[in-house]
Amino acid sequence: MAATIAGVFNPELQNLIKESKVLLVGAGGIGCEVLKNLVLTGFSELEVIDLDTIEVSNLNRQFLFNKESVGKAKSHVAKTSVLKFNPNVNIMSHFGDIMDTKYGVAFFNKFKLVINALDNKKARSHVNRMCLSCQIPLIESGTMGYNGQVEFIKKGVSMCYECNPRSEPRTYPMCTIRNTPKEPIHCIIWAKFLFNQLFGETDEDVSMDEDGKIGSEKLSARNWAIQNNYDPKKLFKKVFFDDIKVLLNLEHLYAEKNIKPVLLDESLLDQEHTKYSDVLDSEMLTLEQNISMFWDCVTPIKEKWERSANKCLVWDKDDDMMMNFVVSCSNLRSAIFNIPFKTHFDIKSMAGNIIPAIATANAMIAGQIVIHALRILRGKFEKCQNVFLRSMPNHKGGVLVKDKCIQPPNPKCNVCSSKGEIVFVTDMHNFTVRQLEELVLKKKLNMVAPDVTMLDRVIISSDETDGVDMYDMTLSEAGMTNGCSFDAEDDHQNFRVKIIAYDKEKSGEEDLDFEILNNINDLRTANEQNNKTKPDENDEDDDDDDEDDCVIEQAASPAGSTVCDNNGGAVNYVMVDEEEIGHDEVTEEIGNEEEDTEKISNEEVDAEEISNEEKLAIKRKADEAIEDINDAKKSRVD
Ligand SMILES: Nc1ncnc2c1ncn2[C@@H]1O[C@H](COP(=O)(O)OP(=O)(O)OP(=O)(O)O)[C@@H](O)[C@H]1O
Ligand SMILES: [Zn+2]
Repeated sequence: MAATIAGVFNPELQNLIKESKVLLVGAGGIGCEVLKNLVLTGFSELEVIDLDTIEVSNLNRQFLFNKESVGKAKSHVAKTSVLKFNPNVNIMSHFGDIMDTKYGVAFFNKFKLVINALDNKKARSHVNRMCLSCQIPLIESGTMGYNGQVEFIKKGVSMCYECNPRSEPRTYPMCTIRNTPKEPIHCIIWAKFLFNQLFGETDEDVSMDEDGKIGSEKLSARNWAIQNNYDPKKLFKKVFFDDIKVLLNLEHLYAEKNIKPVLLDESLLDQEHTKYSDVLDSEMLTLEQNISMFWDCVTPIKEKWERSANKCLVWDKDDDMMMNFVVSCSNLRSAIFNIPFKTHFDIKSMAGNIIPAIATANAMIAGQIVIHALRILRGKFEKCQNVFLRSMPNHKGGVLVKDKCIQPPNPKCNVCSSKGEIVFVTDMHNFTVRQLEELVLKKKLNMVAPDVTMLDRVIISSDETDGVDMYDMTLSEAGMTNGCSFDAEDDHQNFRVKIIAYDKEKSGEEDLDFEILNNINDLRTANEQNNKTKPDENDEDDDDDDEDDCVIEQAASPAGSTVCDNNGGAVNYVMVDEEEIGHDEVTEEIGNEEEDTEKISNEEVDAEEISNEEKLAIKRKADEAIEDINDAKKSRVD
């Protein structure tokens, strides 16, 4: 362990590494790498928490787990694996949800540092609030394909996780993809998964056996297809009839859900070939046309697969047959689960946005996390600038860039500034107290157990024994009037905010419509601007404001959907759209010469001096660096 070897770190840091208690939240892709790095660095007082168990699809990049670990708690197995590197480390593993009230202030206060290796905004926001409340430094991280970032968060020193609005990430749990799809995207992800099972790198079959377990002795889908010579009609029967019958036997899956597969009509197994070549990509195929498309594409893909090196195809949206496979399979699955079909055009754009999760990106981000951790232990907060991992090398050939300086807290932030006041605009005669709790306080403001009081009157209570039940009332029935203010707080998160509510007429079809603003002037300004803009003066800037463009879709990986990445690493699918760009600070590339692993033992090294004659060149480089960071931030992961 590095910290036990004299001379690697100075003695003071050596001790800090050994003695500082660190909490790692999440033992998935990044978390496993971080835990391994922490232990190898010499950290000896660790706690790790994860709420999940290990899936087969995690094994390609979560190297602390193996086949025998499937079904076991991630945190416990991660602990057992790293103890093999160093049995003298004190690790406590928790199999639980970090948002659970048992992990309150007393729990967080034990730690010198918290590291987030999570995959969802809600848990990230929650840990952000806990760390702000306990004044504990937090390292926040994320990856998306080849991109990623590490952010340093400390109350009063840096931006917090919620200083800038983040787009809503959507996650797709594995069981949804496998058993209970509700949206076309679930079926599209599943179709890509099926492609990989049949033709991709994986020979792992993770579909369920009759007991609803991952079958190890069962014939894999790949082997089944080989034995049946990839006969399109037999494959069609197996995937869209026989497998669905197996699913239907698993009553418990559908007992409480308003969703159940319905078997297609058996007569479709023998239908005549239905012509689809004249259907435009923007037009919808019929069920029969989708079936014919499936039958037609399997054999050409199989022939390509046979010719391929190592018998491994990588799905490519620009390959017509591969695209037809995903179009037909996703629509056929949609038919079974009563989900609307999508056109070839739509499916291409959705499937093309599913990008792989890459082990090497996780490893690089985990390395940066530990370097930040060392800086934090030394109190060198000013050196913990946000770091971005780019998908393309920049002009210097580097893929890691960092902000020039720490981003200061946003004084308007509801979470970390003292302001703590927001404006909430809705149709108070229709919006209910339940919607206030679910959509505004929990979903939008990320509270876990909110309480609402207005003039000492309790409207919402997190304590059921209080007997407050106004959920079905509209806000106006609950006594709220235009311009009234009320307090919303979450004791557990030590987070409170004053909400000033304004009434507005129902604006459209959508009766759940509401807005959250920093102050009422924002609404006035927006309204004035809207009024000024004539419809036909719709300039490009207006289009850029469309929030939907900024949504990041992060998919739970379709089980076992492995393909090869360029680095030879195994990857899983994640879906990404464009992300909004944050601030525009000049950034620096992180090169070996700039990294401070050496500086850590040699203590301070001043920033580079810039000579006069270099100024012009530096300005040019700064411009290039701005471009770099803007590129990197475009792919920032929430
Ligand atoms: N509220 C939470 N409390 C504790 N752990 C959480 C919480 N929310 C998410 N996690 C954990 O954070 C980890 C994030 O890791 P990662 O992004 O690699 O996801 P994954 O589920 O392992 O992989 P994938 O989603 O790609 O299959 C997961 O192991 C997940 O269980
Ligand atoms: Zn903030």
